[in-house]
Amino acid sequence: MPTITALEVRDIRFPTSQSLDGSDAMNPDPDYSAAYVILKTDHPKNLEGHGLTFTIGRGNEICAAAIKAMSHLVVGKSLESFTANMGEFWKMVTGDSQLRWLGPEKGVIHLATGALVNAVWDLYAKIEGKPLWKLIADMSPEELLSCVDFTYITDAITPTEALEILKKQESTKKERIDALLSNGYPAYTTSAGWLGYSDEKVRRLCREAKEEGFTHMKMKVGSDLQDDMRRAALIREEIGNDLKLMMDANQKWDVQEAIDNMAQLKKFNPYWIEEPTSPDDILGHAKIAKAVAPIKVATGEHCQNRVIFKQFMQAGSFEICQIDSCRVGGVNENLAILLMAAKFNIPVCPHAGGVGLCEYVQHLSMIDYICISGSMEGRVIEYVDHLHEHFLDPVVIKNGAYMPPNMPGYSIQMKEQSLEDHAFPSGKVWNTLQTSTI
Ligand SMILES: C[C@H](O)[C@@H](O)[C@@H](O)[C@H](O)C(=O)O
Ligand SMILES: [Mg+2]
Repeated sequence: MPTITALEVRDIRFPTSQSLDGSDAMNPDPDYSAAYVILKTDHPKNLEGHGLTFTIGRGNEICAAAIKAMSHLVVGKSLESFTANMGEFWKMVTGDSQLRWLGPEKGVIHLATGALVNAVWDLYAKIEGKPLWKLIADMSPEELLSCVDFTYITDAITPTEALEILKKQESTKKERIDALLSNGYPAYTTSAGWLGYSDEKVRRLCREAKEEGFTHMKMKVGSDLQDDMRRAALIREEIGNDLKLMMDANQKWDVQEAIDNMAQLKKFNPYWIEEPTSPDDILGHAKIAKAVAPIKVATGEHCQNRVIFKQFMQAGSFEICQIDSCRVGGVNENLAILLMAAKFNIPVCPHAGGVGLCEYVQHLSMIDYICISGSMEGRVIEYVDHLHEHFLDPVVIKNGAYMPPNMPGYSIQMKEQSLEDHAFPSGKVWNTLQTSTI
């Protein structure tokens, strides 16, 4: 196995605020961005590990600097010293005696951890010649268990309980891999529902999504209640009553406001309300969940680590767990969250509204299905139809389902030309934009 010889960081930004792709009530003008890391190696084929963490523009340079500050944790070390015990590797990365003060395990430093940890997994999967989902699916229950750091979660799940969950799925893994290869993993689309889109565009995208076979769709709420009601009515007009409609408030409301607004919006039969309030308000979410039932509460894209996820589960604060591939510390921490969700019997529907997030999270849901929960019931992966053309191994959606990737790695490597053109602020795309606005 190779040694990591250098770590390169790029600040990559896409001017999506121009078309309002990705816009919501809290984030009206996102520029989908990536703090992007490349791990160079001495491998004879020059194999590299790629990883990114997602931001929405300004501040991406801070994430990039945080990744750079972690260089000493991986540069000069052999990949084998990590893969021998991935749980220990993760503990080492999050446990740096000085960097830890910046978190611990939250905020910018944890976003950086997500990028770095995922880059190591990407390299590992490339060396093994497998897509990440298959690398992990091929692990024995004991091997998978050893990737997880159980620090702070043993009051919710012990390693022995986790091993039992994994062993229960072991003998039937092959059946589920075959099912995935034939039918894929169901997706829902958010692309039709961005807040900044015109009514005509929303109507057209709703029709297209229905034709493409999607059975679930998500719209943004949380701006102005009357406007939310108007848009919900027009979306229902287009998609009918059979399709499931999810709503996402992106943290806009106070607790009582969320309860009151959902009492109005319930006439459009929403399947879930996502991020109704602050992502840190575990008890507030529990109160909302009780009040809005049977509408489900979903959250997770801004949950900072496994400890917060644990408390959401313990307090009955959500019915849908939305893991994010790089908000928490990458693959290892997501395995911990998936195991807890399986124990608490909570379906995981990953967050993917960003650049590269669809490419990433498909692997995590597939691992969940094959090795952990063993079920797709009540589970859908988010899909947004933006920026896939920049990736070497872009997602493939067929009949509203993600088809399992087959290229070695974590599907997150961007094309060299895309990295060059979208480098901020010197890349061609940003130069052209600046010239055109002067
Ligand atoms: C700013 C972003 O596009 C968010 O709106 C997006 O991640 C969203 O919350 C989602 O659930 O996809
Ligand atoms: Mg959301």
